[in-house]
Amino acid sequence: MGSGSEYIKQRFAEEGIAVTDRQAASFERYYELLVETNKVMNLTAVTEFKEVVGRHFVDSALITKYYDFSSVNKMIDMGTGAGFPGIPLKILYPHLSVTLLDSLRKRVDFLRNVVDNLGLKQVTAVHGRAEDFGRDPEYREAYDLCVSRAVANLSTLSEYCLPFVQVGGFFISYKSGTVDEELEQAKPAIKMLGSKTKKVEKFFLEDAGRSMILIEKKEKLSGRYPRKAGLPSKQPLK
Ligand SMILES: C[S@@+](CC[C@H](N)C(=O)[O-])C[C@H]1O[C@@H](n2cnc3c(N)ncnc32)[C@H](O)[C@@H]1O
Repeated sequence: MGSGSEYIKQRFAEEGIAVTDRQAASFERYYELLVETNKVMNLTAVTEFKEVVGRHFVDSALITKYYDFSSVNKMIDMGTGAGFPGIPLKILYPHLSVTLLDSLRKRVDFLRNVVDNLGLKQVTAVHGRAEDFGRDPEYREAYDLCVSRAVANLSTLSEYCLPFVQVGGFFISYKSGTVDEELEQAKPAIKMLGSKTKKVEKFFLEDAGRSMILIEKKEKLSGRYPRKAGLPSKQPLK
C-alpha cells in the first residue's frame, strides 16, 4: 500500500471513520483521475492531495457519523459535480445503489470514467436538471435518501431534491457555516413540499463550520412540484 493510501486511512481514522485498504486505494485512484482531468475541465478548486482528502473526501463522509447509511438502499446525489458527496459515500458503503445527477455534461462524462475505473457497481451518472428528473416517474419519489452539497440556497434546493425522496425518506443538505437564517427562510418551502426538518448537525472540519440539515419527507408530493426548469432558483418558494 502506497503512502497516499496510508494517509487516507489515517485522516479518516482521525474522524472516527474506518477505511479498508481497498477503499483507500479507490480514494487514491479517484484523486488521480480528479487532478488529471482537472487540467482540461473545471472540477475542483483544490488539487493538493491532503486538501482534497480533507475538503472533499472526508467532508463528504462525515455525515455517516450522524446518519445510518447501512439502512439506506437507494440514494441520489443532486448536483454532484465531480462526485461529491456521492462517490465517497459509495466507496464507504458499497451496498448503496447510487444515482449521480448533474446538469453539466462534461462532469457526467468524467463521473462515468471514474465509475468504470474504480469498478463501482450500481452507480449511474445521469445528465440533466433536477426540475426535469423530479417529474420523471422513474426518479420521482424513488429514493430513500437524497444528498446535495454546494448547489443552491435551501429553499431552491428543497424543490430540486425533495421530489426524489419517497415518504419516510430523507434529504440531507450539506452546508457551510451557520444556517439558522437560511433554514428559517426555507421553512415554508419545506412544508409545501410535504416535509419537515428533523435535525441540524453542526460540527467543525479543519476549522471550518459545517451544518448538515436533515429533512424528512412526510407526505406525497403535490403534482405542482417541481416547477418548470429555472423557476425554483428565480422564484424560490416562500
Ligand atoms: C458548486 S457545484 C458543487 C458540486 C459538488 N456537489 C461539490 O460539492 O463539490 C454545483 C453543481 O450543481 C450542478 N447543478 C446546478 N443546478 C442544477 C440543477 N438544477 N440540476 C442538476 N444539477 C445542477 C452544477 O452543474 C454543478 O456541477
